[in-house]
Amino acid sequence: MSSFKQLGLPNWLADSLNAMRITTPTEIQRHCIPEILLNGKNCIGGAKTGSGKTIAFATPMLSQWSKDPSGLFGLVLTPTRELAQQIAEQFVALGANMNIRVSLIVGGENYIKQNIELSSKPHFIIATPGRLAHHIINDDPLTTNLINSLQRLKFLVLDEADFLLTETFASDLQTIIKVLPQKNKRQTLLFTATITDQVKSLSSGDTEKFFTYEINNSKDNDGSIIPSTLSLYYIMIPEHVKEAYLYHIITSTQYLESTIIIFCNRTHIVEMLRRTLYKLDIRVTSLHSQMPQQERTNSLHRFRANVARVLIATDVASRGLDIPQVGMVINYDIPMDPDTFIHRSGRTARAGKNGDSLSFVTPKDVNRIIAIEDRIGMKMTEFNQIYDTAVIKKSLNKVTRAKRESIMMMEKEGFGERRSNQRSKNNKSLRS
Ligand SMILES: Nc1ncnc2c1ncn2[C@@H]1O[C@H](COP(=O)(O)OP(=O)(O)OP(=O)(O)O)[C@@H](O)[C@H]1O
Repeated sequence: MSSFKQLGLPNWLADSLNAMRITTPTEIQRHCIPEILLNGKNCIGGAKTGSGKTIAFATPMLSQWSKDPSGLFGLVLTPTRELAQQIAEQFVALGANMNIRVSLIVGGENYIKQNIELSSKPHFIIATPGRLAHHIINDDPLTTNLINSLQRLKFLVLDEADFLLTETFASDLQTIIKVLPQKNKRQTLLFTATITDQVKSLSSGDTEKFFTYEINNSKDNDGSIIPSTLSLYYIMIPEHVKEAYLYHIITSTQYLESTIIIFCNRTHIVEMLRRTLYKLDIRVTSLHSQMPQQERTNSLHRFRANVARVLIATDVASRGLDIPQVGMVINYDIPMDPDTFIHRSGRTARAGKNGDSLSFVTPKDVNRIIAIEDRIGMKMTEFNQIYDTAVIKKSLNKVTRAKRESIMMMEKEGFGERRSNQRSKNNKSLRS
């Protein structure tokens, strides 16, 4: 077992990690840190959810930066605002002793304030692509300074690289990359739990300058893409009793004390479930792209602080979020893309902790489950809790009433109308 110092990190950084009780490098950290730091390589790092990829890319960068801490040194791009915020907080915590300046540039926040912050010469920018591209293309006196700084940076990180390289972010990414130093004048670090061919293709023709580490393929691993502490369950139920089962499971003795994330495929369902569970006295909150940013931030804060025990979310919460107390993930809807299932389920069972993922499977979802099981190379276990059907029936009435009232309120408030008006805005906000 090596220590962070043995990997080449300076004392101040090892001390910062120590203060966070991070003393022994994880496998991805052990392999990637020296290659990035000592051999100056670009890196493609693939490792399971919750395995410490953030520190694997942050620490070699911080280490190099501390040798000459002036000017903009690194840019980290990531798909969602909340994940950018989390990464920025980690940089601030790690670099606190070195007076690090970190700018968070994400959509939904005050643009002018960001401009002022960017002009105060940050050492690192943590951004979502849409908003950073907006700053770059905006015809603003401060834009020239920003572009000048970006032209000199030393590191570019794409966290959740597979998703960032999809069509959704293509034009924003192009705007940003155009102003960065050329490939051979910067180090590029790409990390994700789900490496795709597109990610791998970035190293083709340049393999000598790239270090690629994919834990799923490594010999010191169990060969699975799923953390060994994560238990995957499914339950077959008809569509019309999903809410009753949900209520029953999250209030069962087994999960009554658990912190739970429930994933849905659409904002409308998230909103309906939030209202329904709230009426049933569950400490619940939600996260989706139709909420104003301040509400998104507050909601996540309440969940992190355990003021809310249940978070209902769309896939804005599926990647990267690190909330150690989450003990269970429920796929209320089954995602279309198997990789999304991997990221969603990975919100629990992080850093060696145990966690459960439970998928609600209706007859129409069977093909999606088959695709997921093919991707992860394993079968899910049937959730074998014995439920008293009389009790479920009893809660069915109560839950159905709460659901009906919630839907009526949503219609009265025009939630559906707002939804269709905002659909185009929404697509845009996913990118910002
Ligand atoms: N060496 C370590 N020892 C103990 N805990 C660690 C270590 N490295 C990271 N951690 C902790 O593990 C948790 C998960 O780390 P991180 O968020 O970086 O995971 P990840 O691999 O990026 O996951 P995801 O794929 O979901 O984004 C964090 O709480 C982090 O502080």
